[in-house]
Amino acid sequence: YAKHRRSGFSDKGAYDWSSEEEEPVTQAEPVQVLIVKDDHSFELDEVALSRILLSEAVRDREVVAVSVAGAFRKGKSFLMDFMLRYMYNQGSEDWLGSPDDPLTGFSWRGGSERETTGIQIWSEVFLVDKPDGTKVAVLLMDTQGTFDSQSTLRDSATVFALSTMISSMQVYNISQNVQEDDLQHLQVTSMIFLVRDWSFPYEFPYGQEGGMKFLEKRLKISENQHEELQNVRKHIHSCFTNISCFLMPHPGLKVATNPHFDGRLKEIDGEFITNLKVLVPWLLCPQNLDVKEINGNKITCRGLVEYFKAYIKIYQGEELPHPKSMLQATAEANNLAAVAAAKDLYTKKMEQVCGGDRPFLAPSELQARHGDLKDEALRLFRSVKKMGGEEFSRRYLQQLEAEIDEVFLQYIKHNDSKNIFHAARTPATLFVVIFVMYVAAGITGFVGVDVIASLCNMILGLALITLCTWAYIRYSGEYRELGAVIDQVAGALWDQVSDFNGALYKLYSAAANHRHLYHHAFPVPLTEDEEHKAKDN
Ligand SMILES: Nc1nc2c(ncn2[C@@H]2O[C@H](COP(=O)(O)OP(=O)(O)OP(=O)(O)O)[C@@H](O)[C@H]2O)c(=O)[nH]1
Ligand SMILES: [Mg+2]
Repeated sequence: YAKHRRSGFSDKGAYDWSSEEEEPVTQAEPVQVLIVKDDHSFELDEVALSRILLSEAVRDREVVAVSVAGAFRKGKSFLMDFMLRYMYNQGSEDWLGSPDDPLTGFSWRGGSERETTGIQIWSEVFLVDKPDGTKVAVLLMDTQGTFDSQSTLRDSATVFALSTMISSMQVYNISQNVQEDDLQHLQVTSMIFLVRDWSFPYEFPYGQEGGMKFLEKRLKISENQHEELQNVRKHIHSCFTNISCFLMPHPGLKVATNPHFDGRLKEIDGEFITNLKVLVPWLLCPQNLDVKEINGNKITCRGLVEYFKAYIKIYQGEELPHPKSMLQATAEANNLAAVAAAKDLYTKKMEQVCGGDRPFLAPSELQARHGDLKDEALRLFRSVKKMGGEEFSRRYLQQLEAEIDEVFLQYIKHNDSKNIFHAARTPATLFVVIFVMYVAAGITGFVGVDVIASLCNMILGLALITLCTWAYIRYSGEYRELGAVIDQVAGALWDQVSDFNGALYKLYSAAANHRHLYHHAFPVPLTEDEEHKAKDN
């Protein structure tokens, strides 16, 4: 994957021309979504993020976001690639693959210089059936190592905090032991401490059970501990819904020191592979995949995009974020995600009513369906649990209404364009003009008022020429501005004639206005008022 085609296109279409003897190019690749720039500012690649998380197949699925974070150069990307292998071979006994396959996926390498920067996500989101029958989307995230020589402490903390908040499972990759600074670093989901190169299996055995016992000991609060150390421990317990620990053996000297090692299994210590076979399924097996929850709401891929955007915004400031702004960002993302979901519901259903090649719908019917669906969308928005309170979310409710109305205008135009009489309006008007002038010229000529008769004939001629010109423009597609002018004039003429319609409309708007005034004069409790407003629109 990544190794040989870092600069490749990700679109399949772009590859169609590639010659057949080339090995088939795997489409999936790591995608940089968070970029740490030289001036230590952060940038979110929203386009890339949206391309992955808003694709049709996954955007409405609840998301399990798995992230690996921790100090730099400690085999995070390496482990991630084994997780990829597991995801690609779901349910297979020998998901680890053959002993001679180089390890590919997220780019990893030996040496002392850092490799991964910012946050990268795997372009393929995996759909997994959980035992309870739900289908969830699994997103794998690789992150920049902390404490490398090129980034500031703030960079490291930001990447770590961001990935922790975005993920539903954070694998905290630590080397050899859990030290005090590992715990303090967490003052900022489920958290899994993954201890690499564990060298005391005689104290606590490799794996999850040993890890748990070890961690318990580490997180125990004892009387004679300094207050600060005690606080860190209390804080950790309150931050994460569940915490576990896994002790991983050293992968062997070839892995750690051979510059030509390319990740093939046969060069990795057996003990490491045995534990890998326990660790990866333990992390990723369907029953252990926990959907990302914020404020008790399960988050979909679409929601996750909003959280990404909201969280990154607060980290773009100079200071490290204050917990309050963190909360605010969560509330904002909460609301924005609800707006996006409600708007999507509306467009989807409207699409079925009058989108694409659906036949023309009577404007009044369209208006009625719009009203119903808008109500439904607003109801959905209200029903989603949101943080920030009623007042806060009213702003987003208004935004939703405005967005829906905007979409509705598009649908009206689209629907109108499907009315053949709409297209026939100009020629019909011109025909009527020609006919009326013809009759008028005949009558006035007969009576003997020649001046008027020739005037009528002249208008008739003009209308005829206009009609021919219009037909030519429509047929050839040239001189479209002139065509638009003709359409406008004919339309104005048509509107003059169809005064009946106009009178109806005036009556309707007067009634609507009256209702509006009525509600002003006799205010009803807020929620009902909102309902009415929605209906009025
Ligand atoms: N000692 C040790 N080395 C490992 C282990 N797993 C992988 N490595 C080696 O560690 C080196 C770094 O691997 P990467 O996966 O690129 O490390 P990383 O943590 O992603 O590094 P950055 O992206 O720079 O933060 C490689 O040479 C791996 O072969 C392990 O469990 N123990
Ligand atoms: Mg890496």
